[in-house]
Amino acid sequence: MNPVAAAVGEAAPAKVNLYLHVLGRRGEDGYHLLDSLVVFAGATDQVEAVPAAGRIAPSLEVEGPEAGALSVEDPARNLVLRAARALAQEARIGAPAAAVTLRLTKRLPVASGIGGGSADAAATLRALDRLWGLGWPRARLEGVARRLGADVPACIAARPVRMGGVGEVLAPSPRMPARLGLVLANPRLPLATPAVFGARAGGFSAPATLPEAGWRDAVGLARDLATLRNDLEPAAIGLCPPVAEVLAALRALPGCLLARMSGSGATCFALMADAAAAAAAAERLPRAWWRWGGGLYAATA
Ligand SMILES: C[C@](O)(CO)[C@H](O)COP(=O)(O)OP(=O)(O)OC[C@H]1O[C@@H](n2ccc(N)nc2=O)[C@H](O)[C@@H]1O
Ligand SMILES: Nc1ncnc2c1ncn2[C@@H]1O[C@H](COP(=O)(O)OP(=O)(O)OP(=O)(O)O)[C@@H](O)[C@H]1O
Repeated sequence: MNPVAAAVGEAAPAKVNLYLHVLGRRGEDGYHLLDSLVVFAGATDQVEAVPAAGRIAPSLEVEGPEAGALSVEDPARNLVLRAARALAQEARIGAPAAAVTLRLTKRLPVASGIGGGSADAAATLRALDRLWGLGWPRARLEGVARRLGADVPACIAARPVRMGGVGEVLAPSPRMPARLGLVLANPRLPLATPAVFGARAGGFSAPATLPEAGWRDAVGLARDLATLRNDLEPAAIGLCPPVAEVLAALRALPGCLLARMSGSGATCFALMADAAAAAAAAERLPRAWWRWGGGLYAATA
């Protein structure tokens, strides 16, 4: 595969955990063993990689409505730069090719349970794989992704996936309904993932049993999901009580089939019959919240 001379852009869609069961803990580091069905929403960040002559290392520019939340942090810790450095090292890319400007348009709320940082890291790996002409198979990119965070491997394909292990074991998802709407809502309060895992009380869950053939419509999917849980929801509500208000508001939306928290929160989602119903419903939520309505992300490759 030949390197691309011009800029390369990749969308970084929000991850939604339709259910999240905590099965146990891994001995070596205490990470939690999970079973989760993950889908990606049409709500996205965007990463653009542009060759930057005259420099020697990747650099980062952040813009967009949610950029402010990242401005307080050291840019070197940003998952976009960490992903670029990890791939350059693994692929033995040095100057001048490694000198790229990475432009991140941040639209997804930070530390909100929809894996924005993980999606940005995965989008960066995909963009640089193309820009540098690597043409790596997905499994090889997932190997680099694993070192960046538990959610990053699932974000490489950005397609519905069943997540196991501590996040790195990926199995095909049963078929999703052709029409499905998602409303996402966040009370604009960040929740740190380690704090939520730390506050979790109670025992462990069993893995879910899912229909192999998948679901024909959103109603059938919601019916099956209603028998499952997000095991982190009680701990997140304890740390951030407004999560319960967000869930109540989603459940009160006309057409809501199921409402639940995603990941470690505080973002919650509602399932709707289709994208148009979800987009209309999101408008009814409080303006002070971050809110979005639409369908699943459609990966192109
Ligand atoms: C809860 C989920 O959002 C479900 O999709 C993810 O598993 C979290 O993924 P993530 O944010 O990429 O997580 P990481 O950045 O790897 O880990 C943050 C922290 O969360 C805790 N953590 C994370 C994943 C996992 N399977 N078990 C854990 O206990 C650990 O304390 C870890 O230090
Ligand atoms: N590009 C980035 N976007 C968001 N957060 C980033 C980024 N780079 C580094 N971070 C750090 O990662 C932390 C988690 O961010 P993120 O938005 O991915 O959380 P999350 O949505 O709770 O993730 P998850 O659902 O995977 O637990 C932030 O608090 C921030 O310190």
